[in-house]
Amino acid sequence: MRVHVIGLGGAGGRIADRLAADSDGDRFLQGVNAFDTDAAALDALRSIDESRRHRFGDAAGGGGLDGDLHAARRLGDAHASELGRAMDDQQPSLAEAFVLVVGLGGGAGAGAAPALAEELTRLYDVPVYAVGLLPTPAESEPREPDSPRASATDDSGERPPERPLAEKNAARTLDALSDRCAAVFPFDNAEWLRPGEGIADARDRLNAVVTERVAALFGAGEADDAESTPQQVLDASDVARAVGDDGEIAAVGHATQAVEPPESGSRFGLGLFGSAEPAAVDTSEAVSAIETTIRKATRGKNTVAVPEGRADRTLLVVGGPPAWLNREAIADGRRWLADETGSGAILSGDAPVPGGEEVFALVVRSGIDEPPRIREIRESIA
Ligand SMILES: Nc1nc2c(ncn2[C@@H]2O[C@H](COP(=O)(O)OP(=O)(O)OP(=O)(O)O)[C@@H](O)[C@H]2O)c(=O)[nH]1
Repeated sequence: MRVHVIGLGGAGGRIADRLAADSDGDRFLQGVNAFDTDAAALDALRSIDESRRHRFGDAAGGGGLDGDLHAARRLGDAHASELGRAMDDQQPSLAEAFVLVVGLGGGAGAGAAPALAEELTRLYDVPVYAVGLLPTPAESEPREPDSPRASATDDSGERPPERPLAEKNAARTLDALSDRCAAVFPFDNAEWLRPGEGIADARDRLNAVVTERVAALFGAGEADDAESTPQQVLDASDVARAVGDDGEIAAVGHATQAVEPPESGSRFGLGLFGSAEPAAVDTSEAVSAIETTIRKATRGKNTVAVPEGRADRTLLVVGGPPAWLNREAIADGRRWLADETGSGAILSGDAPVPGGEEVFALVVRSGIDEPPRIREIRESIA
């Protein structure tokens, strides 16, 4: 599907920038913008064209809002239509969905996201999805002045902001986005940190995970040539059916397994160099690669924990070199997934990647029980 991605605030901007940097991005990015009150954060982006970065809210004086969600909401409300207009040169009316990426614990991004979601919903008839980065529990803890986290610096040499209100901001922003977006995809930063690490130390790694999953989900049905046209095309309406339109939370699992590229010839010697015929692949190897990646995507670490693995609706995408996409193995995987999740509805598609060197599986679950970290965050304002 073709999506317009909008990164809001520092974290959102960095992730949108990473998506724009990915050469594969052109396939599914109808548009990409970064919006922030903080001029320095926008300047630090590398891949989003300067004309697509927009600083809003002069009242913030060109800086961040230090987690002041109240002020940020006011700015968001005042500037939502300005932000909508800043997207116009990328033909947003052609997008099949909008994806807002935002750190839920901050000020600028979290404040603007609900107003922008509302504005886009008013203007266009396609879903607005939110990818929301959850604050870590450590962010909201008071810090000792000489603690290592308090003295750590980020890439710009600045101390990461203390965010005593991070959980409360996140709770309020989650509620606001659930009311205004078709679905919310939380990313639980804490789950992906190594012991002793803070977000500032790990953000490149975290952002690579978010970017890979966003690209795998929204890029799945898009092919740039006939050879990569999926047999079972996943389109925007399949994603919409899988994640619903009530602002529910969805979790994204993803796994890859390296495989022999067909160009180098299969073990049966059928993958002749330069031949237009797809290379043959050992069936049992293909079946095993597909089964393993589906299991890992389901039972491995998801963007947010899925209690008991259960979901009302599940979406499965299996991708890789066409010769590796064994139909029967995908059908078996689908049946296994129905059992594993108890989902009444399993939607699936494939994503051929000619010349690719890995098989991947993407599993999106929606209609899940409340993940423990989301409950903790919601309870911070209860
Ligand atoms: N995954 C990830 N999370 C981040 C990153 N940077 C910050 N976060 C998280 O996102 C939250 C918001 O941080 P920012 O995006 O910097 O905040 P902002 O929207 O610019 O808001 P203000 O700085 O308060 O104006 C933080 O509390 C962290 O939980 C990042 O690069 N990657």
